[in-house]
Amino acid sequence: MTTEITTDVVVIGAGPCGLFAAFELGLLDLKCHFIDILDRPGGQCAELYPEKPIYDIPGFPVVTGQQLTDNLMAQIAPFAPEFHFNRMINTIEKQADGSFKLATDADEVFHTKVVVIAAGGGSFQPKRPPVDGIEAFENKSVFYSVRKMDDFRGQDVVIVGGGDSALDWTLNLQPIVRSLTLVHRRAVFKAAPASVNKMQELVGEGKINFLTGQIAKLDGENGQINHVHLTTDAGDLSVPATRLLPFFGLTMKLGPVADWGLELNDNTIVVDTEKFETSVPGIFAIGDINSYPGKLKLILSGFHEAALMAQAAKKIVSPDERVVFQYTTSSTKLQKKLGVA
Ligand SMILES: Cc1cc2nc3c(=O)[nH]c(=O)nc-3n(C[C@H](O)[C@H](O)[C@H](O)COP(=O)(O)OP(=O)(O)OC[C@H]3O[C@@H](n4cnc5c(N)ncnc54)[C@H](O)[C@@H]3O)c2cc1C
Repeated sequence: MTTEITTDVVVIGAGPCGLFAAFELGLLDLKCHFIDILDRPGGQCAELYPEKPIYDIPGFPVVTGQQLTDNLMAQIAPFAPEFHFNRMINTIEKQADGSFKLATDADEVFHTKVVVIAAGGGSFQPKRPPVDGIEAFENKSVFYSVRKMDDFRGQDVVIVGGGDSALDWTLNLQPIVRSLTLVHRRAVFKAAPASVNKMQELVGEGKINFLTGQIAKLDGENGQINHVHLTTDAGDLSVPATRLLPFFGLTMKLGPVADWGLELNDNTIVVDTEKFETSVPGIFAIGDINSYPGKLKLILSGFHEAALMAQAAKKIVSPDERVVFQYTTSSTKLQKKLGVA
């Protein structure tokens, strides 16, 4: 059944620039919903370099990608933005009254007056393992992310990879599956050491299997796998499997954004430098995804763009309301939300 959601602003992309936009929009009393194809906030900071230090966020001599994400989440919490993860916007349609109707691939429809595209380098798309015929099983028994844990309950699951996603899902799914085999090409992992230790404990207790090797072939029919053939250190093996989760990393692609009829410049969206509005009034673009003379792909540039965009968005959502510019220290609304007034 389609879920219908009405809001002031839909922000596509919960990277650092999108997240900060929720603060600037919240200050102006605008309610926002986030859509992100990933399963967590933080965009590149959380996905590509959670532990790398960043040195050019004003006021923080050093902060890691994950700390910045956590701080932004804490900063926007008083405005209670809503997050819809593991989703992609498929279509955006402008309505006769100037508002927008957005449809996601998770059967939701958003009705909103303003759209903010904060999609960074585009959507992170999973890298497909080099296995002949794997496409025939995708989204039926081969998945590149876990959207609903229940789809894995009671299943024979094979997870392939050695990063955080592979290890996190090994630990999270183990209690509900019938069997779980983790496969990685070597016994050295990129994932957090605590997760690796926990996984090794589960192997020691006989609750999961771990094999060093690579997927060679899939058996099954009508989209349903029944065996995964592996080339392992111990020779060729065939593991019974009803679900396969390969975590081979992500690549960035502009994706459906390219088809929304916006003026583009070399895979980025052209905006003005006053409001950061695109060629379609009411659709804004901030952060790495936009393009204007002198653009710097830095987090702090996206923060600035978010502040100016929010002022323009307010005029669209509440055209008759007079907005008085205020510092955060004199915003009584903010003080109340923070519980300090
Ligand atoms: C290794 C590395 C180091 C860096 N170091 C620094 C640094 O020190 N200082 C600095 O300022 N910058 C640094 N950067 C750049 C910085 O990370 C980016 O400028 C910043 O992440 C841009 O933020 P953003 O919110 O615009 O986009 P992103 O962080 O890219 O987030 C975009 C979000 O949009 C989502 N998305 C995309 N398309 C869709 C769609 N169609 N539907 C739903 N969701 C979608 C993505 O999943 C993602 O979560 C670094 C980048 C890298 C790779």
